[in-house]
Amino acid sequence: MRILEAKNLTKIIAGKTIVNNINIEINSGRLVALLGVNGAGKSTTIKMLTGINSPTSGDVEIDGIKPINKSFSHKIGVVFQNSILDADLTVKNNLWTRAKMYKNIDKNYVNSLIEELGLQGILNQKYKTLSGGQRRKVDIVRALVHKPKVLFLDEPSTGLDIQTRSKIWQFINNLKIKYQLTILLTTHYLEETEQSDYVYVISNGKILAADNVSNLKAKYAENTLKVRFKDNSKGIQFLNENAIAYRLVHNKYLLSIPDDVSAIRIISAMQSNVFDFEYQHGTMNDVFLNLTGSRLDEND
Ligand SMILES: Nc1ncnc2c1ncn2[C@@H]1O[C@H](COP(=O)(O)OP(=O)(O)OP(=O)(O)O)[C@@H](O)[C@H]1O
Repeated sequence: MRILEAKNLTKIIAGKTIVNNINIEINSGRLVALLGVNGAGKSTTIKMLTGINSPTSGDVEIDGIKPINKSFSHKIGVVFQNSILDADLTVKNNLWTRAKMYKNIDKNYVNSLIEELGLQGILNQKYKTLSGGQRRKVDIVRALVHKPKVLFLDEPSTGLDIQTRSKIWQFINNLKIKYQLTILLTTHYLEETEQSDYVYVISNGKILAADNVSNLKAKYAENTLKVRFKDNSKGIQFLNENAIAYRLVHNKYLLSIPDDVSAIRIISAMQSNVFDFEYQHGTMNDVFLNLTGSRLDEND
């Protein structure tokens, strides 16, 4: 079931087109990543999808409701890049102050979120005394107290160390599964997109591609087989006879291979002449490089 639909969203600020006619469609229960470098337009897109800023043109609907509708805010939870919690309040007070803003809060559900994210031990600690990872978890619980249908996370793991990042990611995945939550997050981390159900690649305010990770890799990244031959002339003869394209990189023959089965077939056929080989699947970095002309891992 379609839970989020954004049509022809454009944002122009001071004559500059920040987001350029993008379309986003998300089915219920999916974890979707908006992938792009800093300045690509991710935050601006999230602000339009959550009704914080209105688009210059285009439409947003979540669960059939538009941002101008009063009940729209009940449908969404948002975690911003910079937390909006009160630094001097305890975790408990921050969470329950937020919860009291809504009618019919399910206290058991809020308590189970607190438990699932392991916040029991820090409930009486002031928000400003928490570590980066703990803060992010509290931000996430705060965004979920009213049982929204869609959770928006703007760069949820930026600035966290790699272990904390992977823990936050684990919580996000658990939330998705346990509450059938739909999650849209922005990121410039490749490992996060690898775990998403669907990825929108954004650059200069435009969506350049949208698909699941395996389809993106199949379309925009090549699997490579690097081979060193015992006898180069024999090797080249084999490649030419079998119409296998190659290029020579640092004494290795680099072949572009459609899939694992073809790699095994080629290596088996050339066996006696293979000195050594290395097979590599295409990565999301290759996808990004192919689509945008720049590498994502250079952006950190
Ligand atoms: N209010 C504004 N006025 C002028 N320019 C803006 C405004 N908001 C955003 N921009 C510009 O629009 C571009 C996209 O910004 P945006 O914050 O959406 O990117 P982003 O992909 O979220 O990157 P980051 O993760 O660094 O925030 C940037 O070049 C930014 O400087």
